[in-house]
Amino acid sequence: MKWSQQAWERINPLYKKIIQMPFNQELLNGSLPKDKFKFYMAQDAYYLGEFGKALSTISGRLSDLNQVLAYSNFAAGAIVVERALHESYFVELGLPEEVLPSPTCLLYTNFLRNQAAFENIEVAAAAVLPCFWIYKEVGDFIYEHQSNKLNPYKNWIDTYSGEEFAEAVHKAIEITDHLAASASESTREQMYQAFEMASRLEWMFWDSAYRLEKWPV
Ligand SMILES: Cc1ncc(C[n+]2csc(CCO)c2C)c(N)n1
Repeated sequence: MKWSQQAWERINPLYKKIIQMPFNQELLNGSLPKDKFKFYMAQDAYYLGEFGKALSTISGRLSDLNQVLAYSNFAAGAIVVERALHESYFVELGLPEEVLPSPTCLLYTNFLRNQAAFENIEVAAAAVLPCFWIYKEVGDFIYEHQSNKLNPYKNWIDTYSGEEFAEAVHKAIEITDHLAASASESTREQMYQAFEMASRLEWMFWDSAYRLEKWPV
């Protein structure tokens, strides 16, 4: 069995919880309060910048030039393409330029940058994979189950259920499987753990937006 199939099996219960989260259910039916979406968008702007840097780090650590190019394109995608989506919502929602990252956002982005810089490259690739894969699954789920055609979050939904995004996700899974195929058993286990930790942090990211998470001091 491919590493990715086994990895998804391990996080499937977590994924099931993610699609049931009030944030995603309310995004799906369009009833998500604007302040929660606004909080999410502002935090996601910070997340995307850091995620782009983590992908660039991974790109520079890979050996195969096709893989270097792929992660470099993912990094550009995170920063350029997704920012366009953010900018449209930023004007509409009136979001500030600079945002203090929430505790969860800082935890997640620091985890990713740490894995990208200091772990085995196979583990680093596994750590960034849930960001692609879970969004693809959540995007498809929401797209298939939506009923409200006038959903104010339509732009967001279309981004993650589109064909172009599906191709990027497919490529990220393929490269990670390729890296796993020549990794030792203990590295493969570490890859599962990084994949699972990042998935847990994805859950926490949505939860923190729904709770409008604050710093205690
Ligand atoms: C918390 C959080 N996690 C994942 C994504 C999705 N995402 C961000 S960048 C990227 C790759 C694009 O090249 C993807 C799929 C998000 N927006 N916010």
